[in-house]
This record gives sequence, structure tokens and C-alpha cells, in this order.
Amino acid sequence: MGEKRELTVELGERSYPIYIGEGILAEAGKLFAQHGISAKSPVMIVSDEAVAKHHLPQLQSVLKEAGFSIVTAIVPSGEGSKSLAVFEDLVGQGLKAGMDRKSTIVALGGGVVGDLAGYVAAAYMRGIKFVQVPTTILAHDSSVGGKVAVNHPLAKNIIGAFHQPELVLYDLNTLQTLPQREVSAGLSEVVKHGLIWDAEFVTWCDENADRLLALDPDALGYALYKGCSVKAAVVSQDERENDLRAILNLGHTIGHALEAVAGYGELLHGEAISIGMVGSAMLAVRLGAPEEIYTVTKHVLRRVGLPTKLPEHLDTEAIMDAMMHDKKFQEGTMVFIVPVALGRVEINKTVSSALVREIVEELKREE
Ligand SMILES: NC(=O)c1ccc[n+]([C@@H]2O[C@H](COP(=O)([O-])OP(=O)(O)OC[C@H]3O[C@@H](n4cnc5c(N)ncnc54)[C@H](O)[C@@H]3O)[C@@H](O)[C@H]2O)c1
Ligand SMILES: O=C(O)C(=O)C[C@@H](O)[C@H](O)[C@H](O)COP(=O)(O)O
Ligand SMILES: [Zn+2]
Repeated sequence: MGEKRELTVELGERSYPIYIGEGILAEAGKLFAQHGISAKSPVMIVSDEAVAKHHLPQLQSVLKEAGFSIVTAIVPSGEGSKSLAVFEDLVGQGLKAGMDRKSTIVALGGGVVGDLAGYVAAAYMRGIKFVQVPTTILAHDSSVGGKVAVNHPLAKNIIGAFHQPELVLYDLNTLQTLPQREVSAGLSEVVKHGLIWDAEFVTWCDENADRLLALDPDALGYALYKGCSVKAAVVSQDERENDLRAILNLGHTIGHALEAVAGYGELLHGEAISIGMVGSAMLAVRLGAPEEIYTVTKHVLRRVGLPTKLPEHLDTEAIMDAMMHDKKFQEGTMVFIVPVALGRVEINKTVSSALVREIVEELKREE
């Protein structure tokens, strides 16, 4: 069995641990008790169909054995479940199961389940505890930091809250059942954490791309630990995105618009963000940064199997419109995260929409 790692998201009285390792799920009962999860009120596990098939039985039996009374809610797999309709259904299931203010919601799944279940936890009876049990590579990002939300047809994550989990249990064994396309999509946010914070880690991702794609537990454990560490460091300094936290949005100004225009399905989040990060690198070069930023960004994203070309059939004006509905459109301008060197980015609020339109068109011409 590989190394077990632990780190803390430092947020004063709301600080919480992230446990990463092979076989962590077996310790869920003990860790829940240690971190104040009540066994006197029902605990709701929220998962999706694909994840439940592989990993729900183990979590259910470990928690039951530890004396927790479990309610289970399964939602359809995919981005479509991040909706107000599914949110309302989960609230109804919670009420029918007798969940009260001391109940806890456990999100067993990827970013979709984490964001959705987290938002239910933030709103149910004005807020109850929740635990993140991420089962995708991408969810090293979504399970840490407390951004929880559902989508509106016009814009991603537009109905949401900041609500931190009590703990994050990341069992690397669960990742072994991931489809290959989801492996690559998850690596998008791993690479992002390098691009915004740590140039050496970008090089490491390039050199270890094959091991990551093959789900080598040692490589995965290290990459997810590094990604979670960057995320924790940023969130600890700016929990509610007043300033620094915006850097975690590298690639998301264009990426979120692509997801919305493509109808939340054609492009996975990680794929849309990959294209968006190439767009940000192009923008950086137009603003005077070294060409290397674009070539390295594109190279490493391709190495982990990600798309870098914007699908030509997505309408440029619809993409521009979608950007205006995003949270990154503020006080009449688009906020872009722009690389200034490898591993370093800045927040730019002065990019003209004409230049953005040019970048979108250029992304369609990518090889
Ligand atoms: N809150 C945040 O800070 C944050 C950060 C990044 C992304 N997100 C959000 O996360 C979402 C994307 O997350 P995701 O990529 O994890 O998608 P996802 O949750 O839809 O999971 C991807 C797919 O893989 C399946 N799956 C998950 N785990 C599996 C496993 N272990 N074995 C087999 N199949 C499995 C799921 O059923 C789904 O079909 C987006 O909605 C994005 O906006 C949020
Ligand atoms: O945690 C953050 O902050 C992020 O920006 C992480 C992103 O990867 C994630 O996709 C997040 O949900 C985007 O947030 P949003 O506020 O732009 O919707
Ligand atoms: Zn993201």
C-alpha cells in the first residue's frame, strides 16, 4: 500500500483535514467520529449512478458498522444533475428520511455530486455539516475550498454558496474505475494548479503524464497531494474570492462559457477548461508574455490527453454572450486570469471584448 498523506485547509475554526491514500474509505467510520459527525441523526450519502455501482456498498457498510444510520440518494451521472430540480428532490428526500440540523451529508462522487450535495448541505435547514469523498481526479479541486453550487441553463455555478466540508476523504483506490476520458479531464485542473503556482510541478506533470494516465497510485497520490496543497494554500488566504482566489479560475472565463453554450454535456468541465487555459496562454502572449507560455501550456495539456482546439460549431457570439452571464463579468468588464510566467498568473480586468473574440476565433483554428 502506498503512502498516506494528510494536509489541512487552514481556515481558523472552520479548518479541516484532507486525507489522501489507498484504502482510506475503510477508515471512514473512525474518521467521521473523530471529526464530530453525529451518529444520532441520519447521515445522507449522495452519489451518482456510476459511482454508486462501484463504491457505494463499501462506504455504506463501513459507516453502518461504525453505528451511523444511513439514508442514500442516487442522482443521474453527469453535469445535468447540478440543477435546482435535483437540489429540490434531495431536500425532499432528506425531510422524508427525518434528517435534522445535526444530520450530515456525504458527497460520494466527482465534482458534480460534490457541488450539488454541498449546496444542499449549505441550504438544508440553513446549513448542516457535510463530508467530501471525492472519486474523480478532478475532484481534488472541487472537494476542497467550499464552493458549492448548481447551474442555471444560462450560466455555470450561478446558484451557490461558500460552505466548507468537515473533512475530505480521498481514497485513491476509487480512481481505478474511472473511464479514460474522465482521467484526462481531471488532469486538466491538476495542470492548472501547476500553471498558476508551481512551474516545477508543470514539468513534473509533463514527465509523468504516462504514469498519471495509467493511474499509477504513486504518481496519482503525489499529483493530487500537490494539487490539493495549492488549492488549500490559496483558499486559506482568500476563502471568499475577494482577490487572490480568483487565480483558481485560470481558463474558466472561456471554459465556463463553452460548457454553457455546448449545453453542459458535449464538453466535460476539464476539457472546456483545457481549451480555456490555452486561450489564456494566447492572451498572455498577445499581452507581451514569452511565447513559451503558450507552447508549454498546450504541450502539457496534450500530453495528458486533453483537447486544445475549440469545437468550430460552437457559435462565437453565443460564447461571448455566455461570458457576460458568468460571475467573472463584473462592473462591465470580463475578468481574465492571465499567465505572466510559468507558474505565475495575474488578474486582468482590462481585456477588450474585441481581443477576446479574436482569441475565441484563434482557438477554433488550433491544430
Ligand atoms: N467546487 C469547485 O471548486 C469545483 C472545482 C472544479 C470543478 N467543479 C465542478 O466539478 C464538476 C466536474 O467534476 P467531475 O469532472 O468530477 O465530474 P463528475 O462528477 O460528473 O464525474 C465524472 C463522471 O465520472 C463518473 N465517475 C465519478 N467517479 C467515478 C469512479 N470512481 N469510477 C467510475 N466512474 C466515476 C461520474 O458518474 C461521471 O459520469 C463540474 O460541474 C465543475 O463545475 C467544482
Ligand atoms: O475554487 C475555486 O475558486 C475555483 O475557481 C475552482 C474552479 O476549478 C471551479 O471550477 C469553480 O467551481 C469555479 O468557480 P466559479 O466561482 O467561477 O463558478
Ligand atoms: Zn474548474
